[in-house]
Amino acid sequence: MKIENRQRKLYTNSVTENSWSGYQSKTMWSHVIFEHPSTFQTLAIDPLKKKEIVDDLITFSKGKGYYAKVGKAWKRGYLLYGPPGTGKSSMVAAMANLLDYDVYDLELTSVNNNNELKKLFTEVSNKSIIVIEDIDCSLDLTGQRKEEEKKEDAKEKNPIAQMVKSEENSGDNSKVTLSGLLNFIDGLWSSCGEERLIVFTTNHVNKLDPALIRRGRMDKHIELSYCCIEGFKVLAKNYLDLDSHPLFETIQSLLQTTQMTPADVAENLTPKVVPWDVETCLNNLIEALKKVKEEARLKTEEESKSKTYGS
Ligand SMILES: Nc1ncnc2c1ncn2[C@@H]1O[C@H](COP(=O)(O)OP(=O)(O)OP(=O)(O)O)[C@@H](O)[C@H]1O
Repeated sequence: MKIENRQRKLYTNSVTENSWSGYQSKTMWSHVIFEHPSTFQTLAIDPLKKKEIVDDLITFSKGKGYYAKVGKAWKRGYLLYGPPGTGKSSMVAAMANLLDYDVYDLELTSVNNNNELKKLFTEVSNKSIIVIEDIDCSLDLTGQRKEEEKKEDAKEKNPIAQMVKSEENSGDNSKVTLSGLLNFIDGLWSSCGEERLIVFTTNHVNKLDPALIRRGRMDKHIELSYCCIEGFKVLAKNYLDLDSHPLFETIQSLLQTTQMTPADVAENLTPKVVPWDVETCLNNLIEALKKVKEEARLKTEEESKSKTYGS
């Protein structure tokens, strides 16, 4: 795919204080030049999954006519989930590099209320990716929904008391709410601008409110997981410029029985002394994998012991 050589930008939402005028003026987004080196080539994930994602992104970016024909806003939501260090942030950078889009890193905890969120969304340019990282930590989204459900229940049981309570709380518009976020994704965001991706990342997909990640909002759910042999081969090429080695077989059998993230595999492969040689780096990884495997075995043993004594 042809990429124009323009300078892309990484935007973050921050509040700047204009102390000169004595007033606080708020700049919604500030930016730096986006220069993350991650690409789909350097991403250590299953090659079939990689191809599927790249095809999906390219189809999206060429889909102007298609989206117009089916009457859908030209936008797409991605949910990236998996343990820390499996490449969620790296994948967002790879997406931006593939499509030549700007990145808007939306820090929800810095957004004071739904109005501010609305302004932020309307200031986003076309050909961009809005990212909300660690969405489960950004806001107590599920908690808010449960809270609302509890209120509904209470309202049914004691409508008068609840009316008084909601009057008391009516001035509280100081938070971004789940419904606020959903409204912007479905409503306002859809109706203005085009060619935009929204990406949520999370380490805890089960904690998310199903309403937030249903298809149509988050169209494509992508699980990033522990390092597989194919992922390891990508890292060996990136870090050691190595296509094959007799030690790959040992590493393959250890990876099949051990959970190690690509971040940890990469760290263990990284040369630690100069001059370095590939054997030492691969052996460092093998030792680390054996250690993790042994720790996991001991943990399982402990757990089964405590179950036996507990019962
Ligand atoms: N799948 C991967 N392919 C290539 N490198 C990876 C991969 N996963 C992790 N890494 C390496 O580990 C570092 C951390 O990865 P990254 O921040 O993308 O993980 P993450 O899943 O977003 O983690 P967190 O949930 O903690 O934010 C990256 O800078 C990269 O060097």
